[in-house]
Amino acid sequence: MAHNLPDMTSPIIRTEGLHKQFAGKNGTTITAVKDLTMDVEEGSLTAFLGPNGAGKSTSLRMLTTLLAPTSGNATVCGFDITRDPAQVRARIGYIGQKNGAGLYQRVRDELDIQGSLYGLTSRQTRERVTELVDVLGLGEVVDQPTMKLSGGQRRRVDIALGLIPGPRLLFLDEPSTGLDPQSRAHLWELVLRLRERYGMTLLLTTHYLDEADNFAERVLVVDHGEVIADDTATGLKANLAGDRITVTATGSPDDITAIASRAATASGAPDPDPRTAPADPTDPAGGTEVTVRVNGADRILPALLRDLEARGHTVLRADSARPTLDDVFLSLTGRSLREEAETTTEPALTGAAR
Ligand SMILES: Nc1ncnc2c1ncn2[C@@H]1O[C@H](COP(=O)(O)OP(=O)(O)OP(=O)(O)O)[C@@H](O)[C@H]1O
Repeated sequence: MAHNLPDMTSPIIRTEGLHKQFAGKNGTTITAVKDLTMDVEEGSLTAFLGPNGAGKSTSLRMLTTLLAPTSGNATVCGFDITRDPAQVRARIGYIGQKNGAGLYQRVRDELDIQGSLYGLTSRQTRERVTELVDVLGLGEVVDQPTMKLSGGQRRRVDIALGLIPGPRLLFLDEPSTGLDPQSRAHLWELVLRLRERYGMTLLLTTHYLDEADNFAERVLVVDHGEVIADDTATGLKANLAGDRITVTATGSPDDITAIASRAATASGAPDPDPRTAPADPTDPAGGTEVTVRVNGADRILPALLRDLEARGHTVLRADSARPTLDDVFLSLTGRSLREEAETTTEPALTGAAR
């Protein structure tokens, strides 16, 4: 069968209006991914960040040819995902959310089977398995059945399976979900080491804010099937959130809010969004707590305190914080990603990765 030639001029991933709908209950339609248009450059580490159900996995499943788009186009490694899925698959690795490894097989057998599935010779497979077992620290478990492994060890086997074909591009769907914090940290160390060693492009999904913040060079914030922001984590925080100042003072709550709001607006904050609440009712000092977003809290906070005192308010407490990606999500959607993640946390798997 004749294949189209790869488009060598396009970036490693290019999507144009990629769209996916599912049939929901009672004749409804679920739009899982809405008009995804993006380019991903070779060698980059990009994260889709969003709550459960935002459309992250569906995006990955379309790009890995596991799911056909309802409309739109995409090329991956220069090949069209709909016209040339086999060519795409030959060049990518995909590590899904569920363990790919069979429970009764020995780890080594799983890896060998993956090698033959991808058309590697037995010698190539042997060499690749030896290398990956070493890099991923699987030496102690390679001859054990997968069912005996801890959560962290299984995740490393999943990664080995994804890497057997030696992909240029690796897709990871929530690589660390369900792992304890120590295993997550180890897994990330490993992912970054693998990236350096094999020079891979990585596209991953996560709902962990710290992962996107610490490791991704580019963060696409996704909500309800749509990319609602696309920048570096630093850029997102600087442009969409701003620093946060919290001040508790006595006197008229309206007046305190107005003063804080004026200070924030004067600082050029994109969205001062003042929130006022009575201070802790058990605190005998009482007062009103107001939180605002500002540009440059170190400059604005002293001025704000002076303004409040000048208007007769006694400042009881004052605090400022640098923005987080949760602040970005909050300012984009009015919801906290951290709270959503906490209410939908999967049961933790036990066992630490090395
Ligand atoms: N096969 C399917 N049939 C019907 N609806 C689906 C199917 N797969 C996904 N969906 C729906 O599409 C939406 C997006 O789901 P998706 O799994 O892509 O989200 P996600 O951001 O990856 O979330 P999670 O972190 O939970 O995997 C959700 O509303 C989900 O219920």
